[in-house]
Amino acid sequence: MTRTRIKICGLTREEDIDAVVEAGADAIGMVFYPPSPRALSVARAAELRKRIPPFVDLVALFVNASKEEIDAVRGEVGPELLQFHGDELEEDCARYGHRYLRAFRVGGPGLDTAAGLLESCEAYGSAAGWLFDSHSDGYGGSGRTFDWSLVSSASARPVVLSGGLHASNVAQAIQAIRPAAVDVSSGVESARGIKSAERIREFVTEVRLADDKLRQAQT
Ligand SMILES: O=C(O)c1ccccc1N[C@@H]1O[C@H](COP(=O)(O)O)[C@@H](O)[C@H]1O
Repeated sequence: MTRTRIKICGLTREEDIDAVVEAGADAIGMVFYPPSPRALSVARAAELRKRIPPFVDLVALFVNASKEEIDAVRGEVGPELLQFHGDELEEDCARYGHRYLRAFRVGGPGLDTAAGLLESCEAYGSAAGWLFDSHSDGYGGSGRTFDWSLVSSASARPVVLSGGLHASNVAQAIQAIRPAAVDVSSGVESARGIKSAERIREFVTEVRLADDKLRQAQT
């Protein structure tokens, strides 16, 4: 098995980027959804981007954003991946020719059974990965988990597990789903939009320990 990749999402400060890089996570998420307490302007994101070293990916998260907004982020911030977390159709996601993650809000309409979820996922065959978050009143970043049994790791696209993960449940989630990657925001914060270096370190440590356990079980 390869190791579980880690994305830490919703960064707003230089020191939080440093903490993520120091902890050894693989990707940093920036939110371009104005109602979110973690939302960034394009100019601020471009400033923060300079702090991210090579080989740590930047993921730009959108919720029903316009082509102009997405093009501005692509041009001025330069993310490696786009993340579509709203009601975007496959053609809305694929039109940029840019690698992207498609988020599914599990438990929402049509996404509350394994069969319904699979059918929705299959409409996004062009995605680099399928990301599973919990359904909530907002579009995401709620800190809530969902019924993991609805997700299968034997998916046609790499599975990114998110929604209410934190240091105390991520090992169990990895054991249950064996996702390609995990994604966390609320679970490593001390306040909305403010990350905790200690919680980030604990989260990354728990992912590494879970991977070690799976590896040992295979030998
Ligand atoms: O982080 C946000 O504010 C956000 C806003 C709108 C859509 C998605 C958002 N974040 C994503 O939500 C999931 C789960 O986050 P959490 O760990 O439960 O807080 C994650 O993929 C974030 O990228």
